Amino acid sequence: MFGEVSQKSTQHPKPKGLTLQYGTAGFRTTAKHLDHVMFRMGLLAALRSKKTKSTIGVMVTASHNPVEDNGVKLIDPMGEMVTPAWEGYATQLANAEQEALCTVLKNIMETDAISMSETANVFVGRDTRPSSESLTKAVIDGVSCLGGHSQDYGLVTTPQLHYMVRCRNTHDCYGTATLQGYYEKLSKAFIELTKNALNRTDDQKRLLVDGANGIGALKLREMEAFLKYELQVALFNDGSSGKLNHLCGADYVKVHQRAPEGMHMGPGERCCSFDGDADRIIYYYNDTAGRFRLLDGDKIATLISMSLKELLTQAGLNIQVAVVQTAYANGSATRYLKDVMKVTVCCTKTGVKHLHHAAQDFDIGVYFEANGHGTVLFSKEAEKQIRQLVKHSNANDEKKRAAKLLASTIDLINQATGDAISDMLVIEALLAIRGMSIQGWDTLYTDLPNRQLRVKVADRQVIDTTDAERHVVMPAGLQDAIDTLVKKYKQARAFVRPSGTEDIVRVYAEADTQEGADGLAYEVSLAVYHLAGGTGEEPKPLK
Ligand SMILES: CC(=O)N[C@H]1[C@@H](OP(=O)(O)O)O[C@H](CO)[C@@H](O)[C@@H]1O
Ligand SMILES: [Mg+2]
Repeated sequence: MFGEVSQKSTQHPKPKGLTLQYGTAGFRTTAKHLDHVMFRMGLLAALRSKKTKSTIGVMVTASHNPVEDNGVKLIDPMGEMVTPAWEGYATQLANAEQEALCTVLKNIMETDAISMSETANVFVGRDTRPSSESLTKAVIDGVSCLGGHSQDYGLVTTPQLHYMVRCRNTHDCYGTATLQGYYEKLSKAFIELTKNALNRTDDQKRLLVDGANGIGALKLREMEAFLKYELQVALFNDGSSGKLNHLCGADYVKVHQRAPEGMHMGPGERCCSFDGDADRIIYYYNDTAGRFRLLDGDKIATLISMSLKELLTQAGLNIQVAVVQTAYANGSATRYLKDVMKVTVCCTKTGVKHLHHAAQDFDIGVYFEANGHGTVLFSKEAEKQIRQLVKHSNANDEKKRAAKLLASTIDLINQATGDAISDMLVIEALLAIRGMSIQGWDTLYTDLPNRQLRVKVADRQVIDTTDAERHVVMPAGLQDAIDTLVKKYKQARAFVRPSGTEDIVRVYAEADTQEGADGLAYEVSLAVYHLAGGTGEEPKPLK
């Protein structure tokens, strides 16, 4: 077996000296440096499968990054991101020089007591990047080297592959592990929900979708027929001519706070953008004065948690709803959730795996990053109570109706991971049932003006943070400097942290006015530059 690994690995050579890290979202870099990484992740996925005696997923994608890049993410048995200890193994394997590869493999097998006599099953999927096809082959090569079986799903969104893995390992209790199964389950739940929205006009059913010229556009097209015109999608940036993620997609819209290119938005029309692998979604519209209005992950979490809470009350169920956010959540959102809606709010480090983990502690955990990546997790007990009430024949009509709506919402949500298609259908259904327009949703609260900046430093690891990344511990003096600056502005908050995906430090600031948020972000950037080893040009004030 090791002989075959040695021999095959020469067909997937590692460029000498190249080191990569399994970051917040797996490996990600220019596609031409990734062939050996893919082969090795095939090996690792086979080991993980033997270890867990379950099917493991490998998704080839670089999400919102440029088309020339690529990347890979490993998926654990319940459809969640791979456990942190194995991220370390992934980094070791990816960086082993050719001659040390088998030793690293043997070490992992010994440390984790992996029996090679176990079978290995790996589900593989890819996005629409031109490099993804050959990189997928390298993954499959790695799996078969260790005697594993691969099932290649071809072109799928990242969350679709997470879903398949979860279905397989729950023996189809969660759903059928096919694209058809995914479309049928979600569309059935969506149609069930929208039946409760009376007299919906075609205008209300209409949604403009920016597919980021990626896989989400392809898969939404496939799904349309299943939705039976209950949703009327006008699809833009469908990949037929534009470049993946170029001037479009959820990341572009959120970062630039601007509509994507190539989308024709009428005033007040409801619009959304997927990112390049369709695991994020952002909503927006132009108001009557022609101003662009963004509804981000915080607003999505607010709509969903508010609706779930109301339905639980109507159903007479005592089930707790909590919202999990990161430090990037807008201060207005956090305040609204805590003070007006009275829901438990908790804050974790950036990165979906942290939010997902924290959300598992609640009966119902709604988690969203401000950038639009998130989902809802239902505890077994919460789901059981809801489904029992649906079956309960004595329940009065209102209670039963609410329980049915909750049950369909559970079916519509992809609990394995954040899923742009599933989240979009949940949002569309909830707005329809509530009879709420996008303007009405937007005015639940008003975002505090905010600004994100990036600072280049020699070594971003000199910054150490605590309290879910809201406070700097090192370098000395930086937190004091931030505290002093924050005091100069009204309703202000600011924090800095090293990015987990790029070689930069991120600065976030919010204040009562845009000028204030811009000024504070700039001043904090300067403090980072001077106290944390800034390189290149000194940050300049924003115009
Ligand atoms: C501020 C921000 O949006 N950060 C993003 C970004 O992480 P950084 O660690 O900030 O680079 O990429 C992550 C992976 O996609 C995503 O989970 C996260 O929300
Ligand atoms: Mg993504």
